[in-house]
This record gives sequence, structure tokens and C-alpha cells, in this order.
Amino acid sequence: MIEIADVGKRFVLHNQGGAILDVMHAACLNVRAGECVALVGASGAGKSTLMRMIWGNYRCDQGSIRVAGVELCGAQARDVLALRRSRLGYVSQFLRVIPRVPALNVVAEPLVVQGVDEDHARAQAAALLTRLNIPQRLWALSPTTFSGGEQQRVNIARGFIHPWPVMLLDEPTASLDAVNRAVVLDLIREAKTHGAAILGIFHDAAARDAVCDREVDMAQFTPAAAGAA
Ligand SMILES: Nc1ncnc2c1ncn2[C@@H]1O[C@H](COP(=O)(O)OP(=O)(O)OP(=O)(O)O)[C@@H](O)[C@H]1O
Repeated sequence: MIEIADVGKRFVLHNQGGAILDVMHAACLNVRAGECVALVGASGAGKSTLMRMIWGNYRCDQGSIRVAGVELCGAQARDVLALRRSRLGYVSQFLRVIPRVPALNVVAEPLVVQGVDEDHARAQAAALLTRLNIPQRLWALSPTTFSGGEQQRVNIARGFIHPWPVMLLDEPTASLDAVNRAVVLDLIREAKTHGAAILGIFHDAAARDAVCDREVDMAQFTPAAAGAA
């Protein structure tokens, strides 16, 4: 479902005299349906960079990134957006808060844009918010003023409302208490059971051990380690 072959990435820092930063060389990894793989490696090893390349926010300079059969290196923006609509989900660490939109609608939106009946989408959203212990009195409010942990749980509910065949998780259990952390781990296990291919960054080692089938160390793809200039 995720097939990464020979991927390289360099940043050109135009505002710093055109300095070039080589951050990734010949990265290769595959994630199959029903599998959860953790990206590990020291700070700066390129974990977030690879996730952003798979999500389509960072351009892929070299190699191939195929997600659910779609080649992302050199892809058109509309193809990336089509992939995100129904096949590629991303639970980022922080909610991109949309002012004035109630939490219930924030969570339901991924279903609504796919044409699911709005009442049904909101019922699904309510079920997830309940499961993630967001009190019902908050559902009609914009998450702008929610606590960090509440915002993260709204984000997780939004990220799991659709059975995305491919999911990217960026520290899904950070800033959660033990009860909600356990709910998130259950959601990840359920997604795997439904056949999702999941790639994640988990600084929470116990969470990683609980849900990940294996780890891929990004340090092996940093240019110094790989012997590339
Ligand atoms: N937009 C960018 N412009 C320039 N350099 C960048 C950019 N994004 C990332 N980098 C550089 O790429 C390298 C890898 O960063 P990245 O954030 O992927 O590491 P990471 O493994 O996720 O680290 P952490 O665990 O600290 O989040 C770093 O040296 C960083 O400075």
C-alpha cells in the first residue's frame, strides 16, 4: 500500500545563500495492508520529512513513492488531493483549527466531502467523540478554545472517522492521558484489522510496541550514514 523506493530529499535554503541540506538518500520501505510500521531514528533523521513527502506537502526529488497505487513523485496537486479524499489519511500532532466550525462538523467533514449523508456522518462523529471522552457540551463549539489534549482527540476522531486504506500517524498518543491513549491504541488496532496500512512516528515507546509490527530506522538513510555527499 505504501511503496517507497530510492527516495532522496534535499532542501535548498534560498534565504540562506542557497545553502543545500541533504537529508535523505536512497530511502526504501514498504508497508502492507494490515500492517503498522514505526519510523524511528534520532531527532533530525528525517522522519517528519518522509511523512510530509508521503502526504504530498514536500516534493519528492528522487525515487518513487507509491501510495495505494498512485505515484506521488511528480504527481499533480489534484491527484494528491484525490488520494487524500478517500484513500490516504493523516493524523497530525496538532489540529488545524478552523474558526467557527463546531467540533462535531470538524470530525464529520471527511465523510461529508465523500458524499456521505450529513446526519449519518454526524452520528459517526458523535460516536467517536464519545469514545474519545469529549464531553457532549463541547461538540457544538469550535475546538479553537479546547485544551491541547481535547484538540488532539478531535483530530484523532477526524483521522479515524473514515476507514482510510493508508494512514499516516504523527505521534497520535502525545499529550493524552492513559484512558484516551488506550482508546487511540484500540482505534489503531481496529484500523489494522480492517486492512489499513499504517506508517507512524511514535515517541511513546510503549505505544509503539503495543501496535507496531516493526520499525524502520531513518538513520540508515541519512546521507552521512549512507556514504553519500
Ligand atoms: N522545510 C525545511 N526546510 C529546510 N530544512 C528542513 C525542512 N524540513 C526539514 N528540514 C531539515 O531536514 C532534517 C530532518 O528533519 P525532520 O523534521 O524530518 O527530522 P525528524 O526525524 O522528524 O526529527 P524530530 O524527531 O526532531 O521531529 C533536519 O535537519 C531539518 O532541519
